[in-house]
Amino acid sequence: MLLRPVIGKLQHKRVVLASSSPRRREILSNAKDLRAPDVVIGADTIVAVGGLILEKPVDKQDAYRMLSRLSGKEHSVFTGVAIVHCCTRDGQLDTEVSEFYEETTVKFSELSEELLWEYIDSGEPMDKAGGYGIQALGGMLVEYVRGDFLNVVGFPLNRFCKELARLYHAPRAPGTPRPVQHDSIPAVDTFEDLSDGEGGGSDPAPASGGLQAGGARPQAPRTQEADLNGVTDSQPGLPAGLLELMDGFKASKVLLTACKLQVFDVLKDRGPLSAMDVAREIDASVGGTARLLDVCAALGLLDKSDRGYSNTETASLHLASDGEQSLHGLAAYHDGPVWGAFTHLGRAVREGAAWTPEPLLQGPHKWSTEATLQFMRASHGLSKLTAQHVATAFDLSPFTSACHLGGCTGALAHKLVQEYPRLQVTVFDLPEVIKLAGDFQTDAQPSERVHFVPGDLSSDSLPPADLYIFCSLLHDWPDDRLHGLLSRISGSCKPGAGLLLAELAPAEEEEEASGAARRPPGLRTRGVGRRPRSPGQYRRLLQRLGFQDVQAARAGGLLHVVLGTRAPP
Ligand SMILES: O=c1[nH]cc([C@@H]2O[C@H](COP(=O)(O)OP(=O)(O)OP(=O)(O)O)[C@@H](O)[C@H]2O)c(=O)[nH]1
Repeated sequence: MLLRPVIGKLQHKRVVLASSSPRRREILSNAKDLRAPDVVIGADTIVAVGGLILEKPVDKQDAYRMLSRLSGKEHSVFTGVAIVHCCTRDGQLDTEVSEFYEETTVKFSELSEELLWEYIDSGEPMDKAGGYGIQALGGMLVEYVRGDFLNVVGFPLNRFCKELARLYHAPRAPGTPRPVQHDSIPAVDTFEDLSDGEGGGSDPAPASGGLQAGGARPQAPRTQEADLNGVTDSQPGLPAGLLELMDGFKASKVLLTACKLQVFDVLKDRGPLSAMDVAREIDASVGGTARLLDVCAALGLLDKSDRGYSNTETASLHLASDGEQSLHGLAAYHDGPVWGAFTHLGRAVREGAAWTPEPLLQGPHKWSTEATLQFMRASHGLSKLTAQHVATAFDLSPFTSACHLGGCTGALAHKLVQEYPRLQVTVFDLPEVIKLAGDFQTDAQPSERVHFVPGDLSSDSLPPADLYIFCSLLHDWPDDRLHGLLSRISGSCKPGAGLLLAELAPAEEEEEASGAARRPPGLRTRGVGRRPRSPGQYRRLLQRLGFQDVQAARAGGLLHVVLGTRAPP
């Protein structure tokens, strides 16, 4: 009963026993049904006596030589086991290997020549390590056994189950030795969750996510855990979630650095390339490049094969610097000002300064042109990615004029006029932003219905419009500041005018939508500012400020959109 939860972890997996040993098949098939491979198990048994290693005898003379060496003495039997977890990522087979060995001591009686030859003539020694089978006639030669009997027979089942328990149950802390070693993959958590979704404990810490949503999932500390022998460990679980949070910046820095070095540009449309080719293109050392590429592959950003490295689809789409959906500008912004701000976070906390280096939070006129451009590139990439979702979350065709407050480069404004032929959109932003917005316009955009107006949201009067829009701006504003701004907007809205908020959805909403497991509260990795507000919170706020018919919709998984109509006073 106690074994079932552990061995049951293999139950729905295709397991290959990489061994011709009928004994191993028997030992394991008592525990599970072996079919074809999510997991490959290999084992090898040897006997060691007086510095000699004995494998299987090649003939009767060899068996005699072995058995006479063992006669009257103690020897060790070692079985080494490798558990190989296989998974397919982007069409490539990826493996993780866990290895261990078990030693058992066996003492033989003094064996007479006659007994020896009789035993050899039985034929039993020939396919057995050390020339004897302890589970059959060979058992008669043995005075005592110290350790696991099944280890001598060829498979240390007890230790194997403990290993499975460790792999599938124990919460693993990053930075501590991982139970599973990567085959030629650096020590970055990459493997997809091995959980089969059954109850019975958590699996090894999941991947830090590759690009697939989810990322590192901190786990709640467990308080009790029954081991294979039913012994309850009353020690508190390790704070794996905390340790993952401490470690998480390394993965971010790898992604940002690979972007900065244009790795994804080099590999776009040209992969697979060797590390040497990439190193030449980015003007970097071969060793350093190989290491970076390996970690990118481990993070799921690149694919690695015998022919070299190539971009995943996501990397080509979002991490190369060109392309409609590129987030290269956002990566550069995080690698530059945001990284810098967080490096000096302690000082910002002591001095009460803003954590994020956004122009609006810092106040106008404080940024250099290059810094403002860097911010705008980041905002532009994200806006282009979400614009279609935001523009179509609701039917906005009844409105004829809109004002995107903090509209930056006008990416959403252009999408809106493309979607709604009657709509005129004003982009309202700080003068230094508006001055540079022209750099982001392309000929392909129908810009005659998009107008740029400079101003400060917090002090200047707002351009007239029958729909006001905020997008990815307010989620980490403090309540008092948000209420102040929205009540000012409410005051300047005519009855029937709309207010549309497209803001970051709380992480758990996204998890619920994707069916992912819930994180313990207080350990959320999305955003480090204020926790994003739920649509319900925005709805109540808008209703309090005089908006009616408030509706909410999701936009592309990342944002939720709330639309309200100003009620008559
Ligand atoms: O008391 C016993 N000692 C050993 C055995 C059997 O001996 C062999 C050990 O050989 P090996 O580890 O090389 O395994 P193979 O049978 O060759 O299979 P592979 O395909 O894995 O190489 C093993 O079969 C033990 O079960 C025994 O039965 N009793």
